[in-house]
Amino acid sequence: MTGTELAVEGVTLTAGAHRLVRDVSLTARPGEMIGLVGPNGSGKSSLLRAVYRVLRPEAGQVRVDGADAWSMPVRHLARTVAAVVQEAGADFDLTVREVVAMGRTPHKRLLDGDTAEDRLLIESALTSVDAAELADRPFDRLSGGERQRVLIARALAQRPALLVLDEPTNHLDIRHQLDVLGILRRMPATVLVALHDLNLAAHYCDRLYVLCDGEVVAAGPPAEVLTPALLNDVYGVTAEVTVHARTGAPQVTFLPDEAARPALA
Ligand SMILES: Nc1ncnc2c1ncn2[C@@H]1O[C@H](COP(=O)(O)OP(=O)(O)OP(=O)(O)O)[C@@H](O)[C@H]1O
Repeated sequence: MTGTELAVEGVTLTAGAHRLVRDVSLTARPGEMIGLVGPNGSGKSSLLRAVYRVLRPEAGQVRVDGADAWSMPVRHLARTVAAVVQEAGADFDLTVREVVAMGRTPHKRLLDGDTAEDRLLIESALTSVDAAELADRPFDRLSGGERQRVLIARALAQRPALLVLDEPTNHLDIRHQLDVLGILRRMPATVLVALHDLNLAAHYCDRLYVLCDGEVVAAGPPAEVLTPALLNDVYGVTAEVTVHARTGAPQVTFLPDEAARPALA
């Protein structure tokens, strides 16, 4: 499987009288890694929730390989799309291995046990996020970063064609951030990921969509999108953008506000 095509078409999302996202369109071709960036409250999580079918669009459509994600059978969607989200609670009374095994559920019938292939996928997912040694530990006693890695392993074990992640590097130390983004990059799946770290987004994503106040204000390859002018408009910060000598990716350096800079001697 090389991933599925995702098309978000003119999606508007509301919660009561509050408009979360307005007329957003986004595409991801099979195998692409798409980054969703933007300030706090700009609508990233809301948009992801519409894609993994938690928040029904007020207008517009979410299409997965051409089919309306909101009309397809739940089981079909669960086999196709995996999500790693912020609100995943820690109240599982399960071991780490059992949590990761939940990723296999959409591929089985009720009461089916784990097959040899399931076990292989579970162990390999645990190993890939450096969590093999945690396998027998209770999930609810893990640290924030360990828990995050296990939830990513659960999504990997699911073998989705489309993987949707909300800030997957939250709580992770830099080694594990790079490992996880590297795994996502190499996965034979389409990946839609909300990230706050613009330099990581620039290094790992094929294209970025920038959300601001619930609307897409820029989209394209990182080098086209991450300009000082855009960063100033959207985040209200002063930044320099250079091309990294080794990776060729844009590299953003944020400058402290004038008042906060140490006085020059
Ligand atoms: N159920 C809700 N009812 C009312 N407002 C909501 C609801 N859910 C989200 N919002 C508001 O909608 C806006 C978008 O929220 P969302 O969580 O999608 O932003 P985000 O870009 O993911 O933010 P962050 O970077 O802080 O995670 C915010 O202003 C938020 O307060």
